[in-house]
Amino acid sequence: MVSGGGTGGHIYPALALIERLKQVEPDTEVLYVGTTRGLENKIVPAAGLKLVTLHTQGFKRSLSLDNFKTMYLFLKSVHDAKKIIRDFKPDVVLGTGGYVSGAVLYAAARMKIPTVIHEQNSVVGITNKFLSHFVDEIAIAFEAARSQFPEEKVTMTGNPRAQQVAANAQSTYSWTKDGLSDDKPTMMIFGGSQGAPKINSSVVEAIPEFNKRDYQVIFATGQKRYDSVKKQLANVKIGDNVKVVPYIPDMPAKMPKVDLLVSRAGATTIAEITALGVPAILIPSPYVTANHQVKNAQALVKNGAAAMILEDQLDGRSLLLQADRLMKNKELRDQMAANSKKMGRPDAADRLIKVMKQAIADHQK
Ligand SMILES: CC(=O)N[C@H]1[C@@H](OP(=O)(O)OP(=O)(O)OC[C@H]2O[C@@H](n3ccc(=O)[nH]c3=O)[C@H](O)[C@@H]2O)O[C@H](CO)[C@@H](O)[C@@H]1O
Repeated sequence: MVSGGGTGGHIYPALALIERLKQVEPDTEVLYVGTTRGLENKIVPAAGLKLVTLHTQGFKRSLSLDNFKTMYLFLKSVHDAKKIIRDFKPDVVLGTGGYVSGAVLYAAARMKIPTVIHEQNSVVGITNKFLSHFVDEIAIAFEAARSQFPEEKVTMTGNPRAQQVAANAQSTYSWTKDGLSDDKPTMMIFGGSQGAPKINSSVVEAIPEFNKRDYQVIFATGQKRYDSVKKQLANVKIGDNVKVVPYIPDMPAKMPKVDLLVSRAGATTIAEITALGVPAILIPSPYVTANHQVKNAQALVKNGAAAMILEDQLDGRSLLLQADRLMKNKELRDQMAANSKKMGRPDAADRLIKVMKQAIADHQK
């Protein structure tokens, strides 16, 4: 049983793990437990997997009446999760973050079922911090996360999504499917799995200049933000070398064909670009716990694998300046790509499977 939800950063690692597990152990049966509202409602069924949902919500950091509702929903979810577990009878339960995995993994641990959590970030999320006291094994993707957990449970695996995209590195995807060309260098832009308003407005500002470049741009606004971007673009001409879409669902096919990525510095995106060696301009989200995306981005900048623009310095002009600097210099991009690849962990899914087997073995002792 696998549970992780809310945002793509928690869901794609889970799906990548499942895909690999089914390759090495084809008889494996998988049930995915998500929330009623998260992105998993779209992504998980699209991957051909069975999804059951629980109704959960996050705790507010300040004291609020809403927290009583959250507590009630959590206890109800634990109760419902126990029933799902009794019916499905998993050999092991994996949690990849998000509130829903809190309820599912807590329920599984209380029922003495082998449990593993995967933490994608350098700064540990609130759900995984809570769960770390109950689960058997903890897999991490950044060394910095180790000391934030009970150390005897921790194994470095990397992020399984890295293995999935690395396995697809020889992708034969053609940009003509998007109305673009296979002969031009390609810059891809997205603001995390849900889009980011400041990145979107900066791209809108830069589009009249992008139209004139000899490189091409594929830009995902985020599903929810597409209509607002379309409005902002009402009086802007969009050139043949620019494609604006709400979301890119087939990232493992497209990412190997990208010459420069402009994105947030979410943990899963970073795992992907370092697995493939994709040069990047990272614009960390300032709205995340302990400013962890800046730390994620700095690790790449320090190794010469990426450039960084801080959100308060981002506008159409600064974006264009950095984009031009890198898109016009293939040698520099190649160097960044090589530096990036050195940081990748292309066997992360196999390592995580090993940890899950370890959790099962621990229980058989
Ligand atoms: C606002 C927030 O809390 N963000 C967190 C969230 O990020 P969030 O989920 O936004 O970002 P991540 O970089 O971790 O993951 C994004 C994923 O979505 C994919 N993608 C994106 C756009 C698109 O059009 N198509 C597509 O497939 C990317 O390839 C990647 O696999 O979880 C991450 C991992 O815990 C954290 O580091 C982030 O801080």
